[in-house]
Amino acid sequence: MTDTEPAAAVREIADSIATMEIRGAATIASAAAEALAVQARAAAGGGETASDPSAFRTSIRSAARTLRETRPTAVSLPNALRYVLQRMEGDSVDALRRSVVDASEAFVRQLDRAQEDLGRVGANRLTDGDTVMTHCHSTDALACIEAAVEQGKSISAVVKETRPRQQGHITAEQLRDAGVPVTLIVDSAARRYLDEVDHVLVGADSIAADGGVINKIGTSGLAVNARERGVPIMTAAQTIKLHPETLTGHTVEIEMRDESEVIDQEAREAVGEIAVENPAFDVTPPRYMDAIVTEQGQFPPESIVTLMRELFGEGAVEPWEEP
Ligand SMILES: O=C(COP(=O)(O)O)[C@H](O)[C@H](O)COP(=O)(O)O
Repeated sequence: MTDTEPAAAVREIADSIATMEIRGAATIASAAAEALAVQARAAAGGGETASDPSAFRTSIRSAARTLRETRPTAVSLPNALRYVLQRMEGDSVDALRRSVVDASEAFVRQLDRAQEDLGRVGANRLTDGDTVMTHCHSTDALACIEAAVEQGKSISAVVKETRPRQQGHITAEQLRDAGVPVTLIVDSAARRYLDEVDHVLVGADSIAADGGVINKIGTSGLAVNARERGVPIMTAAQTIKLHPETLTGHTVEIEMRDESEVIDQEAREAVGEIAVENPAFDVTPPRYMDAIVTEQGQFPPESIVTLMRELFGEGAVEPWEEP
C-alpha cells in the first residue's frame, strides 16, 4: 500500500457503509465527511504525504473515491465529499489538513442544523391527533414527527417493517422513545391501514430534477396507494438529497443488493434454480408526491428544479477525480 491510498480507518468506514452498519442517507453523508477528516489527520501524520502537499491531495481524493464507491443511490454521499473537497486549500500540508478537518466539521454542523430546521417545517404539516404512516428509517422524517411532539402535538404512528432489512424496527424504537404510540405492520398490510392514517411521511436518498423521489424500495407503491386513498404523502429531505447530475439528464442509479438479504441459504437451496433480485430503492414520480419538505421550506416536487439550479448551477463537479 502506498502512502496516498486510504487509511485503514477510512476503509473500515467505507466497509461499514457498504454493509449498512452505517446507513440512511444523512448518516452516510456525515460518516463520509468525517472519514475525510480521518484521512487528513492520517496523511498529515507521517510518510510521504506529511511533507508533500500534492501527495496529501492525492490521498484525500483517493479516500473520497473509496467512499464514493460504497453505495450508488444516496446522493448525500457524493454531495458530502464535494462539500469537503471544494474547501480543501492551502500551500502546506498543515494548511490543507486544517481546511479538510474544518470543512468536515462545518458540514456535519450544517447537516444537524438543516435537519432541525426541516423538522420544524414538516411539523407544521402535522396536526394534533394525527396518525402518520412511515416507511424505512429516515432521520429527516423522524425529525418532523419529533418536532411536532415537541410542539405539544399528540402524534401516533403506523410503521411499515420494510423488508428485507426491517429498518422499520429502528423507526418503531425511536418513535416509541419519543413518546409516540406505534403500531408495527408488515409491508403488505399498508393499504389496509391507509384508511386509518392522516399522512404518509418518507425520507429520500436522492431527489431528481424532475421532482422524482428516490427512496427505499416500496415507497412508490405506497405513494400510489396513498393517492388512491386520498392520504397526503410528503418527503422529508434536506437539500443535500438533491441530485445535481440529474440537472443534466443523468438518471439515479438504483442499488441492487445481494440476494442473501432476501432469502437465506436453506430456503435458497429449497427453491433451487430461480432468480432472486433485491433492488434497494425505487423512484416515486412527482405526481404521486404532495410535498418535499426541506430546511429551506416545503416545495411541490415539480418546482424543486428551481432550488437545485440555485444550489448547483447547471450541474455537478467531481473533485475526487485527479486533475
Ligand atoms: O431509504 C432510506 C434508507 O435506506 P438504507 O437503509 O438502505 O440506507 C431512508 O429513507 C433514506 O436514506 C433517508 O434517510 P435519512 O432521512 O436518515 O437521510
